[in-house]
Amino acid sequence: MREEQQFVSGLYARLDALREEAESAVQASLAQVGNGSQARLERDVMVAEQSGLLAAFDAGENGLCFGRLEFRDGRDHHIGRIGIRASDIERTPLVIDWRAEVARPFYLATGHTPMGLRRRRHITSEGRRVTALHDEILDLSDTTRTGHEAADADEVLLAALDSARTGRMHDIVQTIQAEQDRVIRAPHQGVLVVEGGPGTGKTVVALHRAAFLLYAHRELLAKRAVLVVGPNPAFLGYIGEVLPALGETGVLLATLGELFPGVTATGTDSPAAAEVKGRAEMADVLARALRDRQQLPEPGAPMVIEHDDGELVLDWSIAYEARDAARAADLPHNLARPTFAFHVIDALTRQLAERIGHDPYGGPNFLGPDDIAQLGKAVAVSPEVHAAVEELWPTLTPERFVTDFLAEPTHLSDEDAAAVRRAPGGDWTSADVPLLDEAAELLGVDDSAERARAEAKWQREVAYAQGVLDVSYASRTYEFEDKEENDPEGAEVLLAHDIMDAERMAERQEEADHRSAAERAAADRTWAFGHIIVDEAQELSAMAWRLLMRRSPTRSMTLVGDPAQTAESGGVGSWREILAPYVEDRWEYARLGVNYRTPAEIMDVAAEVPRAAGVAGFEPPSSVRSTGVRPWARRVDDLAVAVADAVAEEASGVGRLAVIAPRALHGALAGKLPDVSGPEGEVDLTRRVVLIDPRQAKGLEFDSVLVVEPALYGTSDLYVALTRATQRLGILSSRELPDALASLL
Ligand SMILES: Nc1ncnc2c1ncn2[C@@H]1O[C@H](COP(=O)(O)OP(=O)(O)OP(=O)(O)O)[C@@H](O)[C@H]1O
Repeated sequence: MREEQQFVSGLYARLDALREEAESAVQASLAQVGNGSQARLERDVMVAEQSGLLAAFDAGENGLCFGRLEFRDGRDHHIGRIGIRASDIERTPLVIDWRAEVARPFYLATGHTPMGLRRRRHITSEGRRVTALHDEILDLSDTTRTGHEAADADEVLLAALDSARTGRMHDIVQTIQAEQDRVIRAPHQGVLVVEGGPGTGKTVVALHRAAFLLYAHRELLAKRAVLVVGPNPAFLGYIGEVLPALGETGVLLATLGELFPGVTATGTDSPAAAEVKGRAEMADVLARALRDRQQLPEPGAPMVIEHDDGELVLDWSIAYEARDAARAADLPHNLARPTFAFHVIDALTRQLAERIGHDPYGGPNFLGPDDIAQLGKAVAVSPEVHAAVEELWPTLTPERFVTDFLAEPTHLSDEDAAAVRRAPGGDWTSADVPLLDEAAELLGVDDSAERARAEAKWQREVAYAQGVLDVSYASRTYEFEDKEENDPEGAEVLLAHDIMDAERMAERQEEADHRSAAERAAADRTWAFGHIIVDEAQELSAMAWRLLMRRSPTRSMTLVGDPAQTAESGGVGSWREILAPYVEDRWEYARLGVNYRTPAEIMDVAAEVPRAAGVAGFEPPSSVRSTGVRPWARRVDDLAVAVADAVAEEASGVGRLAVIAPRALHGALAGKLPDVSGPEGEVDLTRRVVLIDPRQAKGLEFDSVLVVEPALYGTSDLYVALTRATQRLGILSSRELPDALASLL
């Protein structure tokens, strides 16, 4: 213990020194007043480099070093949250990043396959103080004993699973299990589907995979960012601290409703509306609705346009030909509009020229090409002509178009149209966001001038950044050990050039724009992410998948979900169905089978629900632990009073409690519960007691859970609600209990 404490203290001293170095480097460079370009270059290099380091140093503050590997061949490595090197000339690695290949036996080695290990040690600490060691001997011929040999190999894991919850998800670097490690480090670059029952670690594993990918492909992903899509804002808040705790900040967390910049989805759809809006054929419906917006005057009822040089008659055939030409260009609606306008203007100009230059005696037209050009210019700038073009081929924004469509839904059956119909001015919903995105694709944005300007600016930035890199070449190093092919131990020092190319540097340099790639991605609908992780992927509709696939042209994605927990009526049935249109059958599948959250006593009860409902292919995960505490159920008359009593009883214990109840009951329940977070405003998961509905409970967990009036839930909602507890589960009902739960009474 003393030896490890000494080592860990030395490590923190080094961390402090590195942090101080980075901070004073930033301070010193910011204070530089030199205005020569050389000084500016150096300052910018310094600030850009050091800010990434500082985020990682902060991450290292808690549980910096949590493991040690002693190999049979004498190698001996400490494993940590980040890699750190000594200040000596060789820059000896002191602690190895958990993501480095050399750290892998920490997660995978077993007595059966020791991977060269003699001994594996888990180091537990509080702050900077080492509090416990657990050793496992993997080489049976090794007779040395330290006195820290663990009786149970899973002691550290079980302690982590048993600990009281804080309302925030924590990282699991110290206790990643072998089946999870294989998912986290899966070499597959394309679509990886991870399926597993409740509590199997799908979410936490996906987040660690993001951290791993950011490590393994740092250059690409720092530039293109990683997107994590989760089901609701409370869930994103719940998982939001995991990646920063791993030193990674280049990640955008968003719900689907947040993926159309400029639109905030605050409304909710009826299940029927969400289902219709999510169907794949909506893409076609919108395309047809848009064609309807490309109109013609009625035959025989032309538009008559007042013009200085005489009346212009825009009739059916002029518009028809112009529309044909514009559609033939095969461009999005707004980008095809100039073609339509050009053809209309051209035809009206010819009409005018024929009238003005007409020779009553049948000779050739009096007007020469210059006169006609003159006439054409006047027609082209006429506000009346523009108004007519706008009427026939309107410039549309996605918001305008979708609002109009929802006000008067076309190309849908009467029943479907009635489900989605909404008066203009209503709130946007999450199911509208994929429609808006589809509309944006169909409409296109005429941003050619904007793009040309941006490109010119970009070229200047890249040239500048190249200069910065030339100055910094070989003069600065990253302190981390990092993965390097020619160094299996990951002991190569990384040069500025290796981690930052001119383009990425330029991205960082955009003076007015100090945002990270993730921040810029959030504001850009057409951003192509380096990798996308989708949690609760089973909930997404076909239209939502279209949106996500547009954000991932490389199809580098990790999708996690559990079909048995599908709640949304728009959710797509099978992975094959979801993925076939985009990657055919080129995707990998992994399954997690152990439940780390819910004790066996609770899981046994919860599994009865899908089983009784005959959910096809249902296979419950097996719980890794049992607590000896059986779930209970009570039939009560006054629900609100019974809930308040049960909360008072439960809340005296440690940890956090959730009351999961149908929304309609929230008003009545909240009146009797003191200081509960939920019914109004944001759900604050760090409160002792939280009142939520089954949908909000998705993906979350609590020490203790009270499920209220389960008879009112659908199968998957009830299954989700029953699998949220890490310790205790109680059920309160004023009605007959669903059959699957009746035995609890
Ligand atoms: N290897 C591990 N070590 C420690 N804790 C773990 C491990 N794996 C999972 N857990 C814990 O188990 C709990 C469940 O994990 P997570 O929420 O990722 O599961 P899930 O599969 O997404 O569940 P659900 O589908 O029910 O939302 C979390 O508290 C997580 O930290």
